[in-house]
Amino acid sequence: MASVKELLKKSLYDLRKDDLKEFQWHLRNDYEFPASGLEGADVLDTVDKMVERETQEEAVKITVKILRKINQNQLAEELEKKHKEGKGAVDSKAVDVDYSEFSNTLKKLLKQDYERILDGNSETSRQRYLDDIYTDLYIVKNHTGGVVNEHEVRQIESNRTSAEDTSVMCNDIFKVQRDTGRQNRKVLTLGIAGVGKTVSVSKFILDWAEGKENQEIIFIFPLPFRELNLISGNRSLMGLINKKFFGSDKQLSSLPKEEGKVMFIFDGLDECRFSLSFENRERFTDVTEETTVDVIITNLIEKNMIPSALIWITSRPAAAHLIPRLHIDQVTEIRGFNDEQKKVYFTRNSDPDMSERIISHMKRSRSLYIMCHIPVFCWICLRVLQPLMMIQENQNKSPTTLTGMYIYFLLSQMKQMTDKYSKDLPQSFEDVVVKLGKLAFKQLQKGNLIFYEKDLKECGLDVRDGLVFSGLCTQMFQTEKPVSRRKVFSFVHLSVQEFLAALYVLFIYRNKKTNPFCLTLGDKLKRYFKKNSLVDLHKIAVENALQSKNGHLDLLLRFLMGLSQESNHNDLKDLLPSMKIKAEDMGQTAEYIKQTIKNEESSEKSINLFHCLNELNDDSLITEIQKYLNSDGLSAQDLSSVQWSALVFVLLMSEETQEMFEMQKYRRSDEAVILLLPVIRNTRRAL
Ligand SMILES: Nc1ncnc2c1ncn2[C@@H]1O[C@H](COP(=O)(O)OP(=O)(O)OP(=O)(O)O)[C@@H](O)[C@H]1O
Repeated sequence: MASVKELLKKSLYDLRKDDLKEFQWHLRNDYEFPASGLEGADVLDTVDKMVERETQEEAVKITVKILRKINQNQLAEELEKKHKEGKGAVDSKAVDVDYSEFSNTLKKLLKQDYERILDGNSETSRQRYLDDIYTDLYIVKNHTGGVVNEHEVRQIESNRTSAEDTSVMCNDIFKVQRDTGRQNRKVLTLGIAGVGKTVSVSKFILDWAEGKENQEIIFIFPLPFRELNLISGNRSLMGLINKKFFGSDKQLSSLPKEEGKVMFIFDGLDECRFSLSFENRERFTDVTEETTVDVIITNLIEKNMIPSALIWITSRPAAAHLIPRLHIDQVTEIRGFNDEQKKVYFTRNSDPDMSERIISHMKRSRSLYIMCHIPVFCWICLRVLQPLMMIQENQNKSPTTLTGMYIYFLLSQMKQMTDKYSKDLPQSFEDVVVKLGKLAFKQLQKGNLIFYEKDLKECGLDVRDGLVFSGLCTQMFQTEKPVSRRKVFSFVHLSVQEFLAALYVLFIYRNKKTNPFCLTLGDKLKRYFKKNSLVDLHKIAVENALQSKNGHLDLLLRFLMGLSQESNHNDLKDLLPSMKIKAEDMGQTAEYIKQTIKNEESSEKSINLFHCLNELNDDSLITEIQKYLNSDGLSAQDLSSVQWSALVFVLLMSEETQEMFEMQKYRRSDEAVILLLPVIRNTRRAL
């Protein structure tokens, strides 16, 4: 095999005299080679100078680049090819490299990093051992893998267990699959906010690091998008790996080439703040050459770089489209806890008696029980219900609506914070909550779920307040060895962002009698001259929510209705003092919603509007349809469109229907099947 010097010599000998001169000119001007060293230099001198000053690898790269610049493309290609062949020969000799020392170092580091997690994503919550809290999740192989253009909570309500799902255990995702006999190489795991993607990835890593599972993998490199976002400038893949996992003492110089020995885990694609472009991009294969992070990630996913590697990407559904399906072998979906797993979760995190009481309380309000599919919501319920239920007389005070649950959560955070920081608080809790509400609302409108320091500042929040009030808004990224020191923030769960956003909308209305939804100049002028009533505010909020394609304002709307209820204001006196709510206003809003349901074609949107009526304590439509159901004389031909929507809502909220749905009871027509689709999707057995 020819040495690098030989290869360079051969390439430069093929240049004409003028070309050699131009080559040297580029060395001086583009790469700052001293002019004195190159004066009168022939081919051999030039090669010597280059190898003296640069590493062999660099000398080849520079030569290739200059040859291209002076239009000697063929020579450049030959040199690149021969150099790669040479490197390949060296690498293949290195197949037997002993990686065990590096692998053990990595396992030790990852065990330390992953054995404990911040339960509930919050800095005020305790660091807990992952193995103590971990409860199995229901994960299914999802063959559609399509873009889910729907609000996340709505998805969980209409997307539960169905007979055709094939479930898979988290640790088995990369093993040979029983149903296909094939091993997955590139997996995309989808799941709504707080459903347990990061926890699943952490469990996989911990079990590997502790030698329990997937031991045929030599290296697992977790590279969350949250951290990748913070890297500016160019890096090589090996540089990145060494900096993050091995430090400067001993550097890993190559990676195993055999199939499935190296794994990269990219958690949180939805948080990716750089663009990933998979089309018309040059192949990039060199793990030692520096480039931008997006080029490294796309080339790993496209298998141009380390084609034998296993790749695991996790994402909230709305960002799934960022990776073309042709690059993914298997899409899986974390559906959260099934009913059995909910029980296990509450028992593990409280005691059997408390768990029993919490579950029976939740079951009384179907919508809350459904939300418990989401582990982070279970965590919120535990924070709220456990202290309340410890005291007998409080039992009846426990919240039964979604809004009520979040109000208690907010109050429990307020109590914790004032107990902890009573003297040092730079401003009142109420002030900070309103500023957090502004941040929540502004970012929700833009569809942003993670924010930077500048976003906080724009809403008048000092970063230190963010930390103080981290029970609501948390600094998410603070690893021991940050690649960069830029801080990233998010709310503990998307629903907390939506709740605070709704609170902010009401706060603005109370203070200025305007609504913050208006954005255009015309709207602003109108709102300057016209003071809105509460009913106007509700109408605008309903309109905005209905216009959203992915339902990103649905939960905000539900909370807004709940927060507008006078009964909830006792608990919010400090935040919304002297807010007068008239019963007739609320009645008008309920009527407006009922009218809107009549004209609404989308069943998902109607279902959300029924949830809003529920928050307003208006169950007239539901009672009406229940009378029909009980009378046994349900002839579906007679149902109006509103009644159909009410029927779908009632069936969705029913525990029996979740187990089995007797469709023939209603109507055997194509139209009925379409109308009942959300119910059919939601049941284990449709007859
Ligand atoms: N399997 C589990 N067992 C016990 N608790 C869990 C589990 N999964 C999640 N949780 C709880 O829910 C919280 C949020 O989970 P996680 O961070 O994994 O969600 P995520 O799907 O990554 O959400 P996001 O999209 O918002 O990043 C955890 O901090 C933990 O309290």
